[in-house]
Amino acid sequence: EETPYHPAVDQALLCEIRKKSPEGVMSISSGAPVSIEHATTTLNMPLIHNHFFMDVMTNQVRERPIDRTVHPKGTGAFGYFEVTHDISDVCRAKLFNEIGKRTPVAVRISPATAERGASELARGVRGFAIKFYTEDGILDFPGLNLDKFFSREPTQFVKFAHSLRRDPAVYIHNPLKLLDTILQVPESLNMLIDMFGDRGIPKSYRHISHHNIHTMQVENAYGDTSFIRFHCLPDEGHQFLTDAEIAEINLADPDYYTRDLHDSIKKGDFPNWTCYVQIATEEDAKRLGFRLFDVTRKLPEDEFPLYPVGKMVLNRNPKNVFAEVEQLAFCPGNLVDGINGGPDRVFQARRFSYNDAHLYRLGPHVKEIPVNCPFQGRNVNPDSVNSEPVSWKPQQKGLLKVVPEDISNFDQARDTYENMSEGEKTRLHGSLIGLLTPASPSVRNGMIELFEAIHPDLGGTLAERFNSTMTR
Ligand code: HEM
Repeated sequence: EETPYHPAVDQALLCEIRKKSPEGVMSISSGAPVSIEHATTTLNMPLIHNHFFMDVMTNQVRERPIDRTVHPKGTGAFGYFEVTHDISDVCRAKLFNEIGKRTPVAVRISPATAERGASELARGVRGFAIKFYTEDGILDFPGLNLDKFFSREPTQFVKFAHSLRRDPAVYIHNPLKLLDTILQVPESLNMLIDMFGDRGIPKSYRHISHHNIHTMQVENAYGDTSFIRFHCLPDEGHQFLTDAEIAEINLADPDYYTRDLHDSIKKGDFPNWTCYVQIATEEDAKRLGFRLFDVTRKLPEDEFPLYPVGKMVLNRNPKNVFAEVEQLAFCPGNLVDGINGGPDRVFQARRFSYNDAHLYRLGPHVKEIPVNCPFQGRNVNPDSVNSEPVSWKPQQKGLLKVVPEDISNFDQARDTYENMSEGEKTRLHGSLIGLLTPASPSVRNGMIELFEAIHPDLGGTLAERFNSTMTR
């Protein structure tokens, strides 16, 4: 059955219909026709009286949407999440219950800092945001393709974001700023070692994972608390490009990943992911304390195995990128019954920051924008004249109190390095040499000391390359 056309929702179709209107009829943007004479006469009359002229000119000035402060260049697609394993004994959120249940999703994938017109192939971390349109309202998981974040302190996010942007004084990129930030936030290397390894340049957006990163506090129907980390791994496997390959593609196509995702969906080759949760108990939380919630660390899979929950399929391209992708607004604070949120500080900061960003970028009616609307939700704020309000008693407990600790992550970075193939180690050395080459000897030696602490082979290889006296 065809979905009924709704002009307010379906802006792309509306556009098509407008194009089919009788030739020669021009209109102002609110639809009313204007005569050719009125539309083209701008001479000998105050322009402010020419509604068509004012309409066209003011729209042109405002037609570019405000960029996201990070992740400004992105691509989107739509599909569904389907439950394959019921985890209602752990989490009562409806999207995870009932094998076979499908929840519609919107996905936006984006390089973290590439500007709108820049290449999306540059080495870096990718945002992978999922919006679930659940029966209980919107659930947003704005995650990453890597399984950890670079900092456990929210204000350092701003420092990182600035160090990856153009230097405001000369408006060119300054690679030394990133090194300066890494020296101040050495725990970031646990994530950055992935980024400078093969995962930094995926083969396509179909070959990357989604990691929600935060350990989320959840509840089952009886109010019992557990903790989950959510991941989706690509069924096509992780695949990568080399620096040499991207150099070649870049010249031809800086929108390579967007094109690939769009073309695969268009020809019916739908990208798909298998989704998992790692599950921890309240006892695990007591035993591990902050370690369970530290976003700069992944949860070890031998201790917390990946438990399958569902699959995600993207099977529809946007019909209108502005309406459906640019206006998408993800907020980690958009949660549903059964998922209480992440007890860590980064989560708490994000809960505030994204809403703030949406108010600035999209305005106060952000939730009424069709793509952000909880269209599956049943909450209608009933008016008391025509209906009896149904009371709902949330059973939700407060979030666990978690105190951040200063833990070194180099044990995980060391494991990552040791588990790399010889080929990947060589490629990692190459990209780190590229990173350190423009640095002063003191900054370079500071960095080499950190790499030495991660693994003597890694520090030693870099020291030899730069004839550093800091290491062997
Ligand atoms: C304190 C830490 C962080 C702050 C303050 C922060 C802030 C922001 C802001 C303001 C935006 C733009 C939102 C918009 O305009 O719609 C954004 C985008 C994004 N952030 Fe963060 N972020 C932080 C950490 C993270 C982490 C840990 C992740 C992954 C788990 C993440 C993933 C994303 C993604 C995927 C987007 C793009 C969403 C989209 O496609 O619309 N961020 N972030």
